[in-house]
Amino acid sequence: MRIDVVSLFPDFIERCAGFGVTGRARERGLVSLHAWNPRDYAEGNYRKVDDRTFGGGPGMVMLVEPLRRCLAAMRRADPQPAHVVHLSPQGRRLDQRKVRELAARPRLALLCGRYEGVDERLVQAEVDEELSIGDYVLSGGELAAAVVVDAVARLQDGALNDAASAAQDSFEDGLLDCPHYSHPVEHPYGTVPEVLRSGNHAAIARWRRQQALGRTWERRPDLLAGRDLSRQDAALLEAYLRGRDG
Ligand SMILES: Nc1nonc1C(=O)NC1CCNCC1
Repeated sequence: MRIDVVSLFPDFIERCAGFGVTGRARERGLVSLHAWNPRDYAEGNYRKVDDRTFGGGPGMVMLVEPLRRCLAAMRRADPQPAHVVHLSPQGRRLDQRKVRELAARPRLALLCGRYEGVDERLVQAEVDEELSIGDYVLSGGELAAAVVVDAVARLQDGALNDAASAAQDSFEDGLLDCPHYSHPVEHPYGTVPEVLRSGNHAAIARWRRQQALGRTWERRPDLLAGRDLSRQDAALLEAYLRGRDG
């Protein structure tokens, strides 16, 4: 998978994507990352990439022409068409379903805005979709792009040492993850649940599913809204809630 990132701070993503699973995915050739700086395509001595917004008001807007030239150079660099994503609070909220969809694409181009944002004409002419990582305002789209790079890189075949791990991640089946424990069994903070030490894999799977259902019900009921639980899941959740409420 190729990922191009258009950003006024190209080394930002380069650094963020150099650690852990994402760094390993790049070392293994599963993901290639290419940064493009619109300032390299701006004119004049000051290589101007932003200007005041028409209609008045605070803040600056990223100019359409340096971005157009930058995206044209990015497209010329590889014959594989790029799916262009603009990271913006005006975008659809990123979720694991969307991450899986993006991870299946051969090439992504992530457009990172700064200032008040990008000239709308560039968005309309060049952007395939806008995505938001949450309802808050960042200083730039780079952190959002780094989130996308991390989330899609770890889904590339071979990125995780244990391929099954991605399948058990939070949200992989629309639920929150179950709790996890390791050594020591006994600790002043508590004891590892006995079922996890039982060696009974069916019981362990049942317990983990029940914990995922219960935690989702308690913390993110929106993920269960409108979802038809199987008879088994409904029974597990009911038992979880009974046990919680005594
Ligand atoms: N939330 C966000 N999810 O994606 N991008 C987000 C964001 O806040 N972008 C900034 C918005 C203000 N202009 C600079 C970029």
